[in-house]
Amino acid sequence: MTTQKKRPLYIRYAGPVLLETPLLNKGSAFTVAEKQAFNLEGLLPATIETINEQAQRAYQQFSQFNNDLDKHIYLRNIQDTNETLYFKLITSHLEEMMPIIYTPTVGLACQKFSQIYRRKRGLFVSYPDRDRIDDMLQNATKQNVKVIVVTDSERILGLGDQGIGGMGIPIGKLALYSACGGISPAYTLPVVLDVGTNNQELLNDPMYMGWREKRVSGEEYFQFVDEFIQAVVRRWPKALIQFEDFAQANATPLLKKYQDELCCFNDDIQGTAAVTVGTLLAACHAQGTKLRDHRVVFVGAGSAGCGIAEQIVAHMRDEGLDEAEAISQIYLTSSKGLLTDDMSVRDFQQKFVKSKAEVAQWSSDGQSITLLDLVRESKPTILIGVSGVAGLISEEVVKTMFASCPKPIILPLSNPTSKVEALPEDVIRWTNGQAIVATGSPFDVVNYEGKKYPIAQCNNSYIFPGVGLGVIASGARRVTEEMFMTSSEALAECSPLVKGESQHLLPALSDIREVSRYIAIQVGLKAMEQGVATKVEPEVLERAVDKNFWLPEYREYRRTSF
Ligand SMILES: O=C([O-])CC(=O)C(=O)O
Ligand SMILES: [Mg+2]
Repeated sequence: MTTQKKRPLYIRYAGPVLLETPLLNKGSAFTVAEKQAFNLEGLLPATIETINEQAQRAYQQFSQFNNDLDKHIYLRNIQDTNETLYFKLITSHLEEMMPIIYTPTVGLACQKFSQIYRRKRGLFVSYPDRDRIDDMLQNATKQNVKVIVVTDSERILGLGDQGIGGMGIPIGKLALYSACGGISPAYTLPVVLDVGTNNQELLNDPMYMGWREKRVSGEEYFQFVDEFIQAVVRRWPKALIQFEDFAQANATPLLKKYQDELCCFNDDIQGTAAVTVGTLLAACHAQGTKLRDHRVVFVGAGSAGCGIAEQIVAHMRDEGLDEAEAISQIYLTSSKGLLTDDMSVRDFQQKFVKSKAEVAQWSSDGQSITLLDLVRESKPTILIGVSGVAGLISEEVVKTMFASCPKPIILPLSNPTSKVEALPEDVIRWTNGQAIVATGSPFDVVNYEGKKYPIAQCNNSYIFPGVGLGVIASGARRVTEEMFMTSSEALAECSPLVKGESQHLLPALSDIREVSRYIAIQVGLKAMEQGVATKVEPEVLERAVDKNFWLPEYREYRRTSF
């Protein structure tokens, strides 16, 4: 990423208020002239430091903590005091710090949110205050919000209902927007919709800081979400809204309701689908196969699983299959086994249901068709875990799959680490090192019989920062399914394995900014092609992407009194 020459910023804050404003604070990096101009003399030690020197001290302090939650709290504190330094630090140590600020540690931070709470960040929009949402958005202090990540916290990773603790997720996601996708933190806003919680432990916890009631549901819930959305549209009509970690029953209806009306997407449905398909495309390329050659079994049939299944169908169709053929190669299982037409299923599952009459003989107990029955009979080549249940992809399931598929692709995607359907080292061992494995949470390289197997992190963090940057740079008014399909293909093109550079299925985190930039350009071009962004020459779009790409460097400040 090239550094751009930045104009000075005109600042009206001074003295302690300036030091208390995280977006503007430079701490010990204020120059002599700035200290004089902004009434900072005497408020800081004499030595004037560079951002690199500050980051070095912060890294030393970070390294002294010996558990991940304390490291998380420490980094969040830097974020809340000096955002430029925070992003300098995490972008310099992304491999080490991403699991601390994001999955998996962020899951624990959500669970303990009220215990570890320090300072305000983002907006808490509570149900009892629903007649004052416009006022709340005015209080957000940011004038020009371009990306909002909003959750109602009902399904935080695989950890369930976390009440307002879910705020950790929008904060973490938006940190990646800035660190990986170059969206300035001045333009991002994390939001939690506090509609109560059904988590009894939180309701009983005297420390819990949210609205202490059971969740609002049904018509009142949808009405409340709509009041929030309409207030956002009034305040920032062009903002991109990312829905995050809503429960299955609400995620799809909300997406369907708003996706053609607003610039929005659901990360768990569309972002997860895009990164999974991108990973599968890279794996297919490495095997010399096409997606259409595969049979896919899903462990978990929720909105994430169905979102991935839809995207796989779309790609298989692109590769020449018709819709019915593509669907016939995809099998969804829930806790009740294979979804068949004698079961009552949700709308979004309907098209993947199999005829019970045709598969009845697959059942070993004459009743349901278990995952093991299904794997034995349908002989999948791809197995995807999106169940939120640890251990569901058992040794027997993997060995049965391996018996008829010499090069299985196995993706246990549930987050955080504690919810993974199978441990990568087990999958590698059960398949004698033949499986291609990728997980949603980060895992170390597996050593098996003297060989190293890097485990790709198939996480939507490879997708949403680039998609967001592409939307902002192109001025897209909608986020279409085709833009997500493009992001998958762009990600697969960046695979070091596809490029013949290494055995890594997905790019290294150290390259993620370049990857996001590439995805942003492709997504922006697609938006123009689809008529949801104003057409410009590709070079103009590329320049817009680079111009929008914020880098954590201090800018020169000049004083203004208004
Ligand atoms: O946050 C993550 O790591 C991925 C994700 O969206 C989820 O699991 O809900
Ligand atoms: Mg999520």
